[in-house]
Amino acid sequence: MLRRGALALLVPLRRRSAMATPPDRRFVVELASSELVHFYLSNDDDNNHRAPPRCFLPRPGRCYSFCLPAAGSPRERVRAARLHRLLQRRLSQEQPFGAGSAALALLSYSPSREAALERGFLVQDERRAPETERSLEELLRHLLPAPVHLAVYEVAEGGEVRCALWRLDGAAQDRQLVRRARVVAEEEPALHSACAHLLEDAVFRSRGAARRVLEECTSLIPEAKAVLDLVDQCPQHPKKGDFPVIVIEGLDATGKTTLTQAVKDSLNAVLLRSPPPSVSQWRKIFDDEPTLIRRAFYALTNYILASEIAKASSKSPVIVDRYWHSTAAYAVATEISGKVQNLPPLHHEVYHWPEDLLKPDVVLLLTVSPEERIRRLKGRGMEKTEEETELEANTCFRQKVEESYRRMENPTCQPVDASPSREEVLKAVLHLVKNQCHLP
Ligand SMILES: Nc1ncnc2c1ncn2[C@@H]1O[C@H](COP(=O)(O)OP(=O)(O)O)[C@@H](O)[C@H]1O
Ligand SMILES: Nc1ccn([C@H]2C[C@H](O)[C@@H](COP(=O)(O)OP(=O)(O)O)O2)c(=O)n1
Repeated sequence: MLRRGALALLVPLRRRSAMATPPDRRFVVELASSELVHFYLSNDDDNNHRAPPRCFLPRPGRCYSFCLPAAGSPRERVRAARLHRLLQRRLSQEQPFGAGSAALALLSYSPSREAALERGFLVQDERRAPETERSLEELLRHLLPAPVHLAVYEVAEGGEVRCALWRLDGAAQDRQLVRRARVVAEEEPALHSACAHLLEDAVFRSRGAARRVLEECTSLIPEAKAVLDLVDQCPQHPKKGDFPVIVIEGLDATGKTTLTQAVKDSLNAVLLRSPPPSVSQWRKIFDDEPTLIRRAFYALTNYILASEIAKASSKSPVIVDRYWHSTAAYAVATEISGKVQNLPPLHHEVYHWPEDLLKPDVVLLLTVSPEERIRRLKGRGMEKTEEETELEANTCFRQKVEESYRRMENPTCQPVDASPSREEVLKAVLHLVKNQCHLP
């Protein structure tokens, strides 16, 4: 594995084995079941008795892993994120490695946080086919800057997992064995390894932070310039008017569109939605981009919406379909792999409202049971049959979005049971709004 990670392992390791301290780089891979497997590479002379990780290796197959170089500046991060997405597509959609192969997300991190987080992939090859290794090498030599480190894993006799780390240099066929190691299980860190990087990569807590990312995209995505132009026309600190601003949040199909329309009619309010129509034409383009760029886009659309909220709330109540909490909750839920337990803890900064964004008066979170939500999705024409694993992954994702919403602070998202009839949900919401806001 893994470029800088591998070097970090290698050089200090020779010294370390004498001192018997563990190597610093750790790896975590997300299995199709959403479970995370943590492991590291241990030298044979490291006198530890750790077991191999719960197996990510298909037997009698082989696995391969590699990481992209860590990125620092916004420019490097934009380029690395696009390269990662390109690799992801080549590895999963185009299926260059045929049946029996799968590409899983891999993170390489340092428990002491001394080294940067690196993102990569672990390719499982059930068939142990020589062409898998050849195609993978070719792909990496073609797309990644040399030298690339490729780790090859196999189960040895006695159930040990062994890894050979290869260094691929620029020229085709040129590869050198860097080291052989035992692969051993690592305990799960208290905090998911991606948590420390959420504020740089996914949850932008100021207009400037999101802006810097889109600025680096203008030569790659012309629409980024158009979004920036719109943001720049908005005042830096728009002021809310005297009328209440009510935001409705919730997962897809919880009834936001239905409810916001009804509240609008009942309160004679202005209905706004996020992203606003002025940018929604570009949504498809940004949805197709990697997290870093996609989340920066959504973050900025909230600032455009804020200036519309400011204007409208000086004349009438405003009801808003999704706002900042959606941006943050979806970003956290997509970045934190595995189960809901892996989310950043309560009061983590990702759950705080950005200081420079206009705050609403009330935020309500519509919740329905998973069964009712599926019923509503089907009513809207969702496919009836889904792969079991997809459903499971969806369940995890849904739980993470909803739990992130529930952890939001200042303003919090107040849950509202949206399972009853449309009329009853509207009545409950109007009751809450009337209790909490001054309605002229
Ligand atoms: N309280 C409710 N009871 C039953 N069905 C509802 C209720 N609210 C919404 N629906 C239906 O559920 C589906 C999803 O609602 P929608 O308002 O489009 O959700 P969202 O905007 O959150 O995606 C629609 O078919 C809608 O008619
Ligand atoms: N303010 C917003 C609004 C939406 N998003 C993102 C979050 C999700 O990826 C999608 C959800 O949008 P979707 O079209 O499913 O919304 P609806 O439930 O149909 O109203 O948009 C966001 O990040 N920030």
